[in-house]
Amino acid sequence: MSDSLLDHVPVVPVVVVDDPDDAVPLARALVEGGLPVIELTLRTPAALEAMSRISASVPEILLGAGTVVTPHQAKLAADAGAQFLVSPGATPSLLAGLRDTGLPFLPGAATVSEVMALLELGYTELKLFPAEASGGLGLLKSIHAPLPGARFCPTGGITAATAASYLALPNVGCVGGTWITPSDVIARKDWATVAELARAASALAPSSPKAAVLSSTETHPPAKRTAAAAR
Ligand SMILES: O=C(O)C(=O)C[C@H](O)[C@H](O)COP(=O)(O)O
Repeated sequence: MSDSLLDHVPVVPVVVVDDPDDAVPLARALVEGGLPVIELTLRTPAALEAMSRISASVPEILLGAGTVVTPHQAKLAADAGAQFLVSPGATPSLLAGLRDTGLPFLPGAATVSEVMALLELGYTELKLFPAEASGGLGLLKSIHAPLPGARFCPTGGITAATAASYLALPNVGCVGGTWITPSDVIARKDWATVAELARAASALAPSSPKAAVLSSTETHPPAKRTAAAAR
């Protein structure tokens, strides 16, 4: 398994769970569909319980927590079994809280200056959020020339129809999105459809080999552990 959070799967399913009972069958459906990674958002009261259940029952999935916006949430997610953390943005105190967990994480950025600030701190693998709203493909193409050391998981507004265009960019490792686990599909507990959507997403081409070269030359911040090592 790759040591980069961006290189496990082409599409990271971003999941909102309202009922903790849905967590395990949903995670199993993603694994069955060939996407053994989940970014479970901390947007619902059920999220931490869902995370604990997945951690206990679906060890074959790489379990991430999304929407981590406070240091306290970072700790709660780590305690619930998260193996990586994702934040929509990055503040100094949040970055400290993320680092304190010892887990790998993707800090969010949406502008050139935000990306530069994170690069200065040694973070080279970032979430671009909100991807479509902040400039999407055009922004990523423009950023690549001046900031070739930054690699992204663009998330926010990406669909099954647009994911491949993102994945073709040299500074994109994977994309994130909710389209693999639509709320209506979860509500009717239609795990076969989740597996089918995951299968289609897992078949998307990974990012170009050039991206792997970029990542091999990046500087790793001391606290940045690999996803593989965290398992
Ligand atoms: O809050 C966060 O930390 C997030 O992760 C936000 C999600 O990335 C987007 O909400 C993705 O949602 P879609 O645009 O439906 O794919």
